[in-house]
Amino acid sequence: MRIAVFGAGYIGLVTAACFAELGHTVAVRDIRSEAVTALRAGRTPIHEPGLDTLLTRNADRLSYTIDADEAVRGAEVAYICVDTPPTAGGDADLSRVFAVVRSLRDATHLTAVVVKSTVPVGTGARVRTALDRVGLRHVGYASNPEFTAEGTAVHDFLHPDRIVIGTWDEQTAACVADLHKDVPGTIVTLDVESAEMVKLTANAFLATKISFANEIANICDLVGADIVAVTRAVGLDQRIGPHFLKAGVGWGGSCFPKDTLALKQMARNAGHSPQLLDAVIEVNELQHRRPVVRLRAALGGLDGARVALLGTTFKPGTDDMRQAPSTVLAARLLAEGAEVRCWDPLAKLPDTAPWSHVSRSPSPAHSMAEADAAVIVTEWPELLDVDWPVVRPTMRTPVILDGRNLLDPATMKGVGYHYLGVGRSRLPH
Ligand SMILES: NC(=O)C1=CN([C@@H]2O[C@H](COP(=O)(O)OP(=O)(O)OC[C@H]3O[C@@H](n4cnc5c(N)ncnc54)[C@H](O)[C@@H]3O)[C@@H](O)[C@H]2O)C=CC1
Ligand SMILES: O=C(O)[C@H]1O[C@H](OP(=O)(O)OP(=O)(O)OC[C@H]2O[C@@H](n3ccc(=O)[nH]c3=O)[C@H](O)[C@@H]2O)[C@H](O)[C@@H](O)[C@@H]1O
Repeated sequence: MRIAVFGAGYIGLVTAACFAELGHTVAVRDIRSEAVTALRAGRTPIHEPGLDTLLTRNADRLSYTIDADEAVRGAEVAYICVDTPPTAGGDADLSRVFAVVRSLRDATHLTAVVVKSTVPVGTGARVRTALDRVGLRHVGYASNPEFTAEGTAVHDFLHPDRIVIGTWDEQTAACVADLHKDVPGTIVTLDVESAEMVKLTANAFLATKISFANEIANICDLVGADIVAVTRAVGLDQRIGPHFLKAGVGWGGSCFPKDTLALKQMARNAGHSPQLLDAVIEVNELQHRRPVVRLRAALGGLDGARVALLGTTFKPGTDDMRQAPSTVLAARLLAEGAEVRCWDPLAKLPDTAPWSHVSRSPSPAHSMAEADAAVIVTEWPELLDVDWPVVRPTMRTPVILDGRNLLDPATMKGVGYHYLGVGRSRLPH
């Protein structure tokens, strides 16, 4: 099939590359000419494992343009993969989605328009009206939300747990299902509104699991239990499962913060106060700040202290800094008068505050030299290879706050560190 993908970001590019891998012909449209130029020159503007390989292998089935008409020429399906960031009020900003719909007005040959961007319930109905208004009444509409995670997005797309297709007519459902016919995973067809709700619910539930684990970790610290042992045992209950129970410095990224907020505001706009969701968000915001409180106590104050942040991206395996907990940490440490350095193997660090006041080191060891404390913010595997006994004497004070419970506490203590984990007060520190 011929597909036009709108948006060459993390989701648009993965969608385009994977559909091309499945044998479809894909034209990608973005409004950022630098992204289109890079892609045409064979450069991938984002880091996503496996994406380069797919884009290169299927280059003859992929094209890139800034021209919407060119993208939809001959296409049967248009996929909308543009960003939906929060507005000033915290609702999802749908202006880019509707800009794409308006740009389709001459694409009368389309069979279906599919929204993959994460949107509030009711968006499909509004897009339907907008399509009717621009003369595309005969074109089908589907919601096909995406569940891939950054760092594993290519694998997740090609091996999904489920493919959710929300439509109001069987023909469009069959068309979207056909695009995925070589992808394993259960196809779930349902109404558009429910499909939109599935996406928001899945992200909110995953965020809830993490906030719950973080709340229990904070209690573990107070009463003398070890969260790693606790969640390992609790997660063996098949009704609970082991996933998304890792305590740490809280969740970040381009989606959980934005989508939990969008769900919260959507509920409020409908007159409901989502108390559990409010608590999930609140626990997370506090979790970003807790390391600073603990470092202040460990060092007897932060004014003039040198702190190294090890890892800055919101998770390993990505260059993405959107809503990374490290940004809150850096800002808070600077506000307390600390000097902040950081190390990260891939991060695209913004050139704005707080990062404009943080120096970047070429290696973890370099960032820890003469430091008073180091915080493991992102569990990059490279941190397991650090020669910790060699680093210790280079630090002014050997305090390690392991914000991801990555290292073995007993080993770290054994080589002379003042080691602080998250929810591991039972262990020596
Ligand atoms: N990043 C992720 O892992 C996931 C993202 N999503 C959802 O997918 C959507 C996109 O997310 P990302 O790819 O991360 O965003 P992104 O910001 O990386 O990419 C969006 C792209 O759309 C482009 N764009 C904006 N207006 C456009 C227009 N009128 N025509 C064509 N292109 C246009 C932007 O220039 C940008 O390159 C969001 O709604 C997000 O919630 C869903 C699941 C996973
Ligand atoms: O809607 C989206 O964009 C995507 O959001 C998340 O994917 P992503 O944000 O890429 O990354 P995750 O692996 O879910 O991690 C999110 C955050 O939670 C944190 N996390 C994750 C798991 C855990 O046990 N503990 C924990 O603190 C991570 O460090 C990270 O900051 C979801 O996992 C995807 O299913 C979804 O498609």
